[in-house]
Amino acid sequence: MAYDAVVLVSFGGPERPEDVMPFLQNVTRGRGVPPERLEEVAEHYQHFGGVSPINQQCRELLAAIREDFAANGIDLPVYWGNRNWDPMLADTVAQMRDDGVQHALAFVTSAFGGYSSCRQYQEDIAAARAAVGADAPLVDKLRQFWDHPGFVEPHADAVRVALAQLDPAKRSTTRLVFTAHSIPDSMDANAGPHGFRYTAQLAETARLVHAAAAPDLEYDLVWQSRSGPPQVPWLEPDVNDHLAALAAQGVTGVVVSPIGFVSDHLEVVWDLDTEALETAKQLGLDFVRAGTPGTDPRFVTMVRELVRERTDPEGATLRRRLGELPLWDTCPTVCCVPTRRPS
Ligand SMILES: CC1=C(CCC(=O)O)c2cc3nc(cc4[nH]c(cc5[nH]c(cc1n2)c(C)c5CCC(=O)O)c(CCC(=O)O)c4C)C(CCC(=O)O)=C3C
Ligand SMILES: [Fe+2]
Repeated sequence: MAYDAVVLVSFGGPERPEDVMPFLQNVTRGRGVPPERLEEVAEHYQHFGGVSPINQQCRELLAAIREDFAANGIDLPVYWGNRNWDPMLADTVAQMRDDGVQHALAFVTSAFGGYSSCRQYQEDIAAARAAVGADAPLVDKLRQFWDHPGFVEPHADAVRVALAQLDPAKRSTTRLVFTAHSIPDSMDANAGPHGFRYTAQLAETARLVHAAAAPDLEYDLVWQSRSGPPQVPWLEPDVNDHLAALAAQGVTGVVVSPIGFVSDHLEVVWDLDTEALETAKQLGLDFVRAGTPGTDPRFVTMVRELVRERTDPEGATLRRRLGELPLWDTCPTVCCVPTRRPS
């Protein structure tokens, strides 16, 4: 198949105080998130002057991908569009149409399967194409990359760097704590063709990062940034509750590694660097948060490799990966279909 463009697709975030509420309304429309929760999250954004770091991180990734493509003979224009805030994906797809793009590949800034991380982005692409009309380019999403070395190795290095900041004399009571965005239990139950793919993939990423970074330490996978109505069950334990449990067991320090994410966006700098850090302080735990891939050259190379998997005649044999879970290029239609949402 001949592709003539690549598009970076991300979550989006506000960059001015007055955009925070409209952004949050875009995120939560029809999702049954209580107004109190929205007010609370709005404050997290206002704490940073109404500016989410995520758009700037996307600009930097976009620039790095363009540079990498140019240096490696990939002659494809690279666009960028978001699910929830400017540049909105529908505007980007309209621009692509105006530029004569016919068939693009989409790199989505989430490594995992599941509704929020995978299927919803495919729905966003379909909605953007529908808004543009019959002459909209085709857009195929690149595969999930939870076990690609270009994702795992930057996380593992970041864990090593973080560990080096803790007291080596206390290493035997130091714990690795991997985190990812909590989702409703029901969303995990229908993640992937056979269900539970979100938690299974995260467990695999955690295992791979642990093995590469600090196999002598114990580790856990826990959840952060829970949303939704309180009566709906979401993945647990929450990272803050887990830190309390670890302190009670005699753990003296933690490295918290947000393997669920590709950059230090607001859910990292608020929910971990602000809230979880405060929890750790109150518990007397040493706390270092490990970094995310961001624009690590290995992560940028991964984007190029994922594109080559789809554009080279031998592409299917190029797939670099460290894990063993099933992997596919095109999601089956039965994947990650949302159940009726609580309102
Ligand atoms: C799995 C997952 C990822 C990882 C995959 C991916 O990266 O896509 C992710 C990423 C992100 N989530 C983000 C922000 C928000 N997520 C919310 C709400 C929700 N997230 C959910 C899941 C996920 N979210 C879910 C099930 C909800 C409930 C509403 C619904 O069913 O959709 C809300 C509403 C307020 C609240 O938190 O209640 C906000 C503001 C930002 C941007 C941060 C920034 O601005 O820098 C990013 C990268
Ligand atoms: Fe979220």
